[in-house]
Amino acid sequence: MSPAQQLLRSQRDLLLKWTCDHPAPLLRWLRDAEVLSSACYLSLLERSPSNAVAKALETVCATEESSQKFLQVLREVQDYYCRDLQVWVERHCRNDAVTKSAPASVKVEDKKSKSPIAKLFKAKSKGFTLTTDVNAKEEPKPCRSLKLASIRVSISAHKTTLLKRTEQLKCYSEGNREASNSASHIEIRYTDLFVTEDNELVDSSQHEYFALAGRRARIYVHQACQRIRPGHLLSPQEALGRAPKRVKVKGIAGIGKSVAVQRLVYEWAIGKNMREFTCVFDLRFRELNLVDKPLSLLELLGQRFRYLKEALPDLFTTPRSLLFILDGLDEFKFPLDWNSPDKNIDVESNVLVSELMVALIKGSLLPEASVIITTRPSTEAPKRFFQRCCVVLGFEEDQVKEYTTKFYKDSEVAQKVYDYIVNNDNLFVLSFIPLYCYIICTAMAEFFSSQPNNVGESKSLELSPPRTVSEVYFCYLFTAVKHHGLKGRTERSTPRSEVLSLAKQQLMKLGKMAYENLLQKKILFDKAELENYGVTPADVQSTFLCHILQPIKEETVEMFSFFHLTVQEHLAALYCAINLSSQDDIIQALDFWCFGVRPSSSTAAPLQNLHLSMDKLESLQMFTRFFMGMLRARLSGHLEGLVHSPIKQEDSIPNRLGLWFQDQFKTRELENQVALNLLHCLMEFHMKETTSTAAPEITKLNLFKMKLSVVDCAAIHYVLQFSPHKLQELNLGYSNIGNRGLNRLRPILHRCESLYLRYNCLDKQAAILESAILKSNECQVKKLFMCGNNLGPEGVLELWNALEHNNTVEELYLDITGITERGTENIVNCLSKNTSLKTLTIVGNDIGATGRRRLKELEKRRPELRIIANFVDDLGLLQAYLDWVEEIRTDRDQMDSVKNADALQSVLRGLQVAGTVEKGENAEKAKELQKKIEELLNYSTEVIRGK
Ligand SMILES: Nc1ncnc2c1ncn2[C@@H]1O[C@H](COP(=O)(O)OP(=O)(O)OP(=O)(O)O)[C@@H](O)[C@H]1O
Repeated sequence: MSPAQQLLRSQRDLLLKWTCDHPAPLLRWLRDAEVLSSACYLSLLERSPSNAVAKALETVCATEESSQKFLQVLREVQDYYCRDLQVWVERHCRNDAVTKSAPASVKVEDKKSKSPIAKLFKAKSKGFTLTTDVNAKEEPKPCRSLKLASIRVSISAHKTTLLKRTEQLKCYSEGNREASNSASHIEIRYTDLFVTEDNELVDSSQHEYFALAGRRARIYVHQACQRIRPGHLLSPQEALGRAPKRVKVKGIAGIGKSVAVQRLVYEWAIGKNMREFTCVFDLRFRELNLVDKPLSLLELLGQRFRYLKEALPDLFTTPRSLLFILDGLDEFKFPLDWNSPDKNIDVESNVLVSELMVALIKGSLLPEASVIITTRPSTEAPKRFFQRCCVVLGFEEDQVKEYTTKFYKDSEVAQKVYDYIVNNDNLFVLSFIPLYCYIICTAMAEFFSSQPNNVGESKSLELSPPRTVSEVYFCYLFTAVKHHGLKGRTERSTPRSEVLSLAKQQLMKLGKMAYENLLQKKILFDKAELENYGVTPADVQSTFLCHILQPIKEETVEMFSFFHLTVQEHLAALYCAINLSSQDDIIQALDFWCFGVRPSSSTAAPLQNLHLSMDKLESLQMFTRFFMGMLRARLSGHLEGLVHSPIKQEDSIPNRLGLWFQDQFKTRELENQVALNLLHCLMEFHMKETTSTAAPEITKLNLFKMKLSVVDCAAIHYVLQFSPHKLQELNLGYSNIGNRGLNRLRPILHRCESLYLRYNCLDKQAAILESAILKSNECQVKKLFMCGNNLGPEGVLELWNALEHNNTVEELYLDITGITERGTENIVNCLSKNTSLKTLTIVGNDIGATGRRRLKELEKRRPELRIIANFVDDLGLLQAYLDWVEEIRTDRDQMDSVKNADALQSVLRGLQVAGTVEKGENAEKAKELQKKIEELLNYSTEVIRGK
């Protein structure tokens, strides 16, 4: 046997003993050195530590080459392990580079790096010589200065601690069957997130979930390429040419901010990323809440990272090699004063922790150090202090697939669950939020199994796989209660009502707390508050509460929050669905939650002592959807075990609610967001009687600029399919619904008299779909607005074709739709046969001289058809475009949609083509328009560059 192999085999037990406590760095470096394959590495992470090392050793010992590499890797990672191992490495695998350039790397000054500390932590040389003298007795020479060696030891301890803290993703409720097999190691479960620059100027006050959906819809196309990997948060920026020192990462609850920074810390601690930093300090604002006395940064870090205490003063001699990661600014309880003048503080100044944080973030303290903070959109740190602002937008479709594959060990189950998610709009849209993805996968584990007795098992749950958002949550809750909460008290075959009745008391207490505090927008609770509601804090660890309540407890803070805001909203809804037991109560409650009308006569618990201001109504929208879903569950008997008695006149509830919804559409001037929410409520309720009473009242639906997701489109479709007559107007301008959204709406589009689909990221496929609608005998469309969508020549050819046979459309707007000369090929032929069309606008398209000739020909054949092909043709149109440019200037949302369609450039080109008209009012207006567009384009480039 060859020497390295021999050595490893003979020393196997010792190596095992030294590394099995924490094999992560060894295994990861072995994989990166290609000693272990990726698949083998991931499978080792799921084994017990000693088993993993034993298996790794067995694998590497197979050849001399891999044994050699193993020793090389051991040298690289020795600092993570005990002194004995380091001595062993020193004896058996000598580093060529080190032995030749004695005595040690630290003593050789690096020209670039002025800091010996920074240099100390640079990667070690790869070359090494194997010393086969197993019995060699000499101690390694003390080759480092004592001080630096002690820093090195401290940093190694720090890295090991960080690794242990960050290597698992938090799991709240892994089932004890399929899901419990799912791995939660960060390297296995971590899935790439969509992170991009945050160019948003204003923050939305919407429910964060809605704002996210809108945001995603808006930037989907044109920013897809501007992905930032979390590992590159600190990479140099193009515009600045250097690495940003202050970085903000923003995102809604559950979108993955903490996991992203957890991954960063993990990668640094394992020595694979951000190696330019000697030390990374990760602090959570929720821990900092504990610090109630003034203290210095040195003290703070010394308390938090005790093993670094001695090393801190030396580390601070090179601040630029330090990185602070500050997670969860939104959880910080102390007020932050961003505007007070900078105080002259240094790392030893005793100040309030809030002042310390502000100074660190602003850069008045340690300007050379790097700082990354994460926060929810609701808590803002002013952008001016950051050189890079990012927003986390969750997963994309591919990542959802990847996540399910990673979540379930069984690839068949993963595929089934993924297919189910993709085919269900509600789940599909939710799954972009990693936390939801986790909830969905946990809930779905109950329904999809590769076991042959799958059907029987689903039956035993007495639930069918969830379809609506409320159902997903209910499943999640039920899974938590049944499998994790009532340990040993239920069998798999225990009827659902029995399971629920066992958990009833707890659920109602929690529900009350969730609801009453939701009205106050309160999401954090201390021990006393929990006790007030009869919830025992100690139970949070041991019962199913651990899947619902999350102790926000680091070291000694004792605060709790619901696992996610939506879990609070869902439990609140469940509580209300159970405690409202008359039709009147339900109606009064809806009036209150949706429109702020105070209940007059109810004695129901959820309608007592209400404190809610009108500006909080919007934050109840998700909750009202959940309520309707839970009410449905109650009426269908799914909440048996939780309810005492049926609602009075239960049978007529769907009708009564139908009348209530009808009334809202009929008598109120509904804001777009409120109207959309009512549609969602109807969908969650999913009762035919109700929707078919309400839907006929909807004659116009204006969701202009709402940024609709596919699930919003599904809700619009769900409701409008119950309306028997035509819809006067469906305005989805600037809603970015995309082809997928349009497809969901397809069955109702032919009934829309005025159909506004401007700026919706539509393309040729949408034109084909729309053509089919225009061709259908049932078509009632009179006005069709498709401006700003990239239909392209092929798409438009389809539309001309359809118009040949259509006799309903009177106005067609195709400005800026990417029509070229080719797109006019059949226009004369098709439109001269059409009899209904009166107005056609196609400005902002590059149709060439031939295209223009064809239009002239068409005008001759159809004199009654007004064609507007040039801006200068029509003063009204020019003015409309001037107003449009003005509006874009003030509305960032529109700017994004316009960028998607490259609209401003198209208009500019159109104006240049039309530039032949030199004089007159039209020419003047055209020039003004051109100038304003150029200004706008320049301005937007500057904003992106962050000027
Ligand atoms: N990149 C990811 N890969 C796999 N799972 C993830 C990822 N990001 C998040 N998750 C899952 O979603 C959960 C919530 O994520 P995380 O705690 O990072 O959200 P957050 O944005 O920090 O939310 P909050 O503002 O509420 O703290 C995690 O516990 C994890 O299960």
